[in-house]
Amino acid sequence: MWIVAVLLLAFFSFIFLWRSIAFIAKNKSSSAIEWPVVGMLPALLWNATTDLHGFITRLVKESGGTFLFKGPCFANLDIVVTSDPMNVHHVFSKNFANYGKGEDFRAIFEEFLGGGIVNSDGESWKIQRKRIHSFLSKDGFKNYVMATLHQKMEGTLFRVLDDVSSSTGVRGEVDMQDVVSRFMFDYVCLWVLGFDPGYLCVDGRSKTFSCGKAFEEIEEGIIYRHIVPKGVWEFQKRFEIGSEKKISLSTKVLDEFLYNAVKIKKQEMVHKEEQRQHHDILTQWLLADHQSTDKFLRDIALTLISAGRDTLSSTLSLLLWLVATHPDVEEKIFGEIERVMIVMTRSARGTSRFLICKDDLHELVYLHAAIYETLRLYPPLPFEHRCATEADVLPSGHKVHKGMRMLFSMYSMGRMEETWGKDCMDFKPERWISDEGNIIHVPSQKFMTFLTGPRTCLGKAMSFMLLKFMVSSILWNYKFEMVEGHVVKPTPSMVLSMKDGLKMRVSKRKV
Ligand code: HEM
Repeated sequence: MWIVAVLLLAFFSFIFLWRSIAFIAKNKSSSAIEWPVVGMLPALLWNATTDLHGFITRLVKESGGTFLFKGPCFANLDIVVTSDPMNVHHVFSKNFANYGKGEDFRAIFEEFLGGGIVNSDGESWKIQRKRIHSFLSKDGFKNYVMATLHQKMEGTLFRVLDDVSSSTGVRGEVDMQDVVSRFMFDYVCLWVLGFDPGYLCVDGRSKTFSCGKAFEEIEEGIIYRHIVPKGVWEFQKRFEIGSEKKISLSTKVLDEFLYNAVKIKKQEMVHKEEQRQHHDILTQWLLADHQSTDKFLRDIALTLISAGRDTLSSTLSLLLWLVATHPDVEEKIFGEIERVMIVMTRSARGTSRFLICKDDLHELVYLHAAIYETLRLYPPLPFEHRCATEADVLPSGHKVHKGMRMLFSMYSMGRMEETWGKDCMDFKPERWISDEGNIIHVPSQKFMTFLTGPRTCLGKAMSFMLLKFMVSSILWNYKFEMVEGHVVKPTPSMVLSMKDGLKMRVSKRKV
C-alpha cells in the first residue's frame, strides 16, 4: 500500500514541477509569474517588503497600462490594476455611481477609519463631504490654520532646528522625517481637535511618539490586508497574530487618545457661546450636530488627522530630501524667494523669520512646481481602490465583474512615459511651468495624486498654501544636507514614507 502512496506522491510532484517549469518558461519576461493554484501571490509577497510600488509600476508598464492580477484560485483575490487615464476617468467620474469603496475594502480599514468620510459611501459620505467642505472654506478656519502654523513653527519647529544646527557631531544630525511627522501631528491636532499633544518639543525629541507609532503600524498592517486572502488576516486578527496584533494594540492607543479628546470637547461644549469662537473641526461639527455619537466623532477626527497629517508630512519630508539632493532646484527655489522678498516692502517683511506672507504665496511659481513634481513622483497616497457594484467593461476593454476589486496606482501614473515624456523619472519642476511662466494644468485623470471626480481631495488648495508657507520659511532659514551613507528607501505602507527615516545635517543660513 505504501509503495502506491509513494508512487502517487512522486507522480504528482513530477507533474507540479513540470507545470511550474512550463509556467516559468512561459512567463519569464513578466515581473509576476502566474503559478498554478496560488496565482501571482508569490511574486506579490516577494516584492511587497522590498519595492511594492516599483513592482506594481513594472507590471502596469509591461501590460500597457492595465493588467489583471490573478490571486489564489480559492481566495477571490483577482484585482484589476490600472494606470490608464481613460479607465481612471471612467471609474471616478463618468461611471462614478457604479464604483464605491465596497465591503471588502471597508472591512480592511474598519478599525482605523471606521465610518469617517474616506471609508464611507452613499448618504453618509455625501453629508460628511458637504459639512467638511463648508468648515474648510470658512475664512475664520483659514485664518486660524495660518495663525497656529506661525505659532507652532516659531514656538517649536525653529527652536528644534536651532538646537540641532548649533550642535556638532552626531547631535548635529537629525531624522527630519521624525521631526516633520511629530510637528505635523501636533499641528493637525490643533485644527482638528483644538489642542496640541506636544510630541515635538526642544528637550523632548526622544519623547515616545505613541500616536505616530500607532499610525505607522496600522498603515503597514493595512497593506498586508490588501495582499493576503481575507480569511488569512481575519484568522490572524481573531487570534492576534503578527501584524494583526500590532493593529489591535495600536488601535487601542489611538482610541484612548481620541475618546479622551472627544470627552474633553463635549465638556467644553457646555459653554456653547464661548465655543462659537473656536474654529477647530470637532467644535464646528458638534455645533452643527450635537447628537453625533462618540464613536462617530472619533472616526471623523481620526480620518481628518490622517488625511491632513500623513499627506502633508510625507510631502514635506520627501521635498526636503529631493531639494537636498538637487542643488540646482534648491538654488532656484531660494532665488525665487529672494526675488519675491525684494518686491515686498521692508515694513511688510518686518523682522519676522516668516518672510513671505499668505497673500504673496501665489508669487512662488517655481516652488509650486517643485511641490507638484514631488507629488508626481512620490504621491503620499500611492494607490486608490474601488469595487464595482455591477459588471462593466472599461475603456481599455478589460471586463470587470460584479463585486470585483480595482486598484489605481498613482505612483505608476506619475511615471508613465506616455504622459510625462522620456525624462519621466527625473525630478524636474520646470516641466510644470509654461513659457509664459504659469503653472501648466495637467488633467486630474492623468495626475491623480489628489484623486479626480466627485470624491476629489477637499484639502488641495489648503495643502498648497501650507506647504508653500512652510517650505519657503524653512529653506530661507536653514540649509539641509544628507548625512553621508544614509540611503532613502520606501516603506511598504499605504502612505509613502522613508523606511530608515531622513538623516540630515542642518545649518542656519546667514541671511
Ligand atoms: C499633499 C496633500 C494631500 C494629498 C496628496 C491628498 C490626497 C487625497 C486623496 C488621494 C484622497 C482620496 C482618498 C480616498 O478616497 O481613499 C483625499 C481625500 C480627502 N482629503 Fe486629501 N490630500 C492631501 C491633503 C489634505 C488635507 C490637508 C486635507 C484637510 C483636511 C485633506 C482632506 C481630504 C478629505 C476630507 C478627503 C475625503 C474626500 C472624499 O472622500 O470625498 N486632504 N486626499
